[in-house]
Amino acid sequence: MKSSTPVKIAMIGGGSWATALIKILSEGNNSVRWWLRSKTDADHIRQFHHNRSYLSDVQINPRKVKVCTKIREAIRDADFVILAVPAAFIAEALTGLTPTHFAGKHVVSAIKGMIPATNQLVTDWAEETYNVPKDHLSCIAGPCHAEEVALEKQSYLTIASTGNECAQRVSDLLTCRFVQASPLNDLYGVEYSAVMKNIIALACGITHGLGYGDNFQAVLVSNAMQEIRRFVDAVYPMERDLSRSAYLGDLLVTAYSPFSRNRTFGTLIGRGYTIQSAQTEMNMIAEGYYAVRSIYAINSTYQVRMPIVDAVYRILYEGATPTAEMALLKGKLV
Ligand SMILES: NC(=O)c1ccc[n+]([C@@H]2O[C@H](COP(=O)([O-])OP(=O)(O)OC[C@H]3O[C@@H](n4cnc5c(N)ncnc54)[C@H](O)[C@@H]3O)[C@@H](O)[C@H]2O)c1
Ligand SMILES: O=P(O)(O)OC[C@H](O)CO
Repeated sequence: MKSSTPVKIAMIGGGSWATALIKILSEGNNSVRWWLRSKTDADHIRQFHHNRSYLSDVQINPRKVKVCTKIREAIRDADFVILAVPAAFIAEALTGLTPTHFAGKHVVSAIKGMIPATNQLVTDWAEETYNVPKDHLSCIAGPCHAEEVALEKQSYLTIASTGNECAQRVSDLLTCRFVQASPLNDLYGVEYSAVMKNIIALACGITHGLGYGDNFQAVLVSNAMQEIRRFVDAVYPMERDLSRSAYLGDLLVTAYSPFSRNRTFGTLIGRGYTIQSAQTEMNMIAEGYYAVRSIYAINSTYQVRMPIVDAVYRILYEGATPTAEMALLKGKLV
């Protein structure tokens, strides 16, 4: 029998994914404290019950969701703290918090990126920085764009943790009329795969921007899956089925969807935008831009063959031209 006491949740982040997760959580018996960095956005939500900056059509239920801009207040009573700020900014968002503030809480990463300063997965960073025990850590994965959640289109999530209990509890929180969430016991494989797919989406966008067609992209995505397999198996070996939606499904949605932030960013780069102008053009963050540097650095230890990641890295960080890099990559795909 389900408890009638609402589950207390803190949502950290004011972007598209945080807004979509708020919508999902509002379907259930949950009481959410929603932390946003922007005071103006927070005030607007209090007054008008929608986020003016992201997914503005989503109605926010004030009986279930209380908005705040003080991080301690947001997490104080929460049993579950959901992190939904791009990885590059999460440390700044949690400034002032210590392990004591996280004692006894579950930390759920909704982030598909790496901590740039340390090249860590977000859950590794949360464990090290805030002493969150492994059995209280999980991540939200799967092919799921915030924009489709806003439209209540049927979606699937995978909740990964190192054991089953934690993932099952978070899956229960996120399953609703239009979302089916399922647990999986491959926290690190799922997290790395989610990070990698963003880099691949950048490559898809770059080639699209350069005028390559669907035939090429299908080969790029197939090769990318092999690249992800080689990397994830090297960094965190365990038996896993990469055809599951948490891995392959997420790669496909990000590689092909017009909603994809990473693909859009890549397309702009392929069309000749500078990095800065591409970032300015989008009001959203492409995690793959930051992540490729971390994955490239981690791979200096593992030396896995990753021609697509290498090409994206050289374009974004070494000044290689998209045309020349993709011409070289062409010869490395099968
Ligand atoms: N959008 C999706 O469909 C989706 C789905 C699954 C996972 N995710 C993941 O969710 C995380 C959040 O992404 P999103 O899509 O909500 O972001 P977004 O691109 O919609 O919004 C950008 C977010 O970054 C914040 N931000 C921008 N510049 C900042 C700065 N200088 N300092 C602090 N914060 C800053 C903004 O406040 C906003 O919250 C990412 O890791 C992303 O990979 C997104
Ligand atoms: O496709 P992107 O680049 O917007 O990333 C969003 C999510 O990771 C999709 O599951």
